[in-house]
Amino acid sequence: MLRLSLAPLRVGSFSAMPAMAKARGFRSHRMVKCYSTSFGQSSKKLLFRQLFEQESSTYTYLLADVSHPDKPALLIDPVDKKVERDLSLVKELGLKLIYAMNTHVHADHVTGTGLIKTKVPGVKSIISKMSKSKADLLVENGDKIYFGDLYLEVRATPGHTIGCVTYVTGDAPDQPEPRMAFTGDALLIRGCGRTDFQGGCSHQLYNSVHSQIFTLPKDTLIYPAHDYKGFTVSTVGEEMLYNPRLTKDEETFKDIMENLNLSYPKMIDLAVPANMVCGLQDLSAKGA
Ligand SMILES: N[C@@H](CCC(=O)N[C@@H](CSS)C(=O)NCC(=O)O)C(=O)O
Ligand SMILES: [Fe+2]
Repeated sequence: MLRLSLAPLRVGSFSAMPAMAKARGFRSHRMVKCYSTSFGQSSKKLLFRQLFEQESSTYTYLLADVSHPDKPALLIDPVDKKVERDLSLVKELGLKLIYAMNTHVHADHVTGTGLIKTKVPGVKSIISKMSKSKADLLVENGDKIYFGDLYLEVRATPGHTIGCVTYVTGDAPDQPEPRMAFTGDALLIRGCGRTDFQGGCSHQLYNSVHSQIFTLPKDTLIYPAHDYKGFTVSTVGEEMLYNPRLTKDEETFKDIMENLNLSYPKMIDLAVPANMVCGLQDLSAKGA
């Protein structure tokens, strides 16, 4: 991996894989911007919090590089109703929030990313390019999102929606171990996201999970966007053994997904259009 420090002392930077490398299917990256500093004990660097929103059973994750003087932080899948809680925590912990990001266009709640941007100047919103929704940074498979010396790798995991991504902590020697995968609704603990709306496809989801998540080290921690049964965390190894849907062959999986008989999320008609614009639709209606 080649890192070029063209922009010194940048706390957050986003690196896209060069087109040539992408075309050749390489997974290495050339950093066009990065923060240059010394690397310390990785396990001491990452601050991690799992937060919960009860109405939609959504997990929001706070990650920060606390070894860095600025303590740069990011929020994954914030919910609009819990923005005050999340930002109070960020403040109490002395963190500098730089990114508010989504794993996909949620159908069951309104994202907090747009609201966060109005409250914390400088925060950039992130979502996948494939989602075709609005955000400051549109990421693709293989991109790296730096916060201080730590980073998240973007893995495209479509199937629940066309634009679903999984964010995985880095695999370099200076990055935290075990790895952590923020799977959104692609992989839930002992379950997975439904595939009956938003361009969902069970064939695609099956392949996404098997090729992009089950290929991670078995001790990789799985942190989903939702849990409806009281679980908080799993591992790749555990889901490969016990997931009642994804341990099956693809035909059985398709059959399971076609017969879930779930009612549509209560907020789908409000949430999807709002989330296509970072959750800001409601705010613009109120003149914000
Ligand atoms: N009852 C909830 C919606 C529940 C639901 O559909 N959850 C989604 C993830 S949010 S898009 C899902 O994929 N569930 C899979 C499953 O097996 O439960 C509401 O009304 O909001
Ligand atoms: Fe979803």
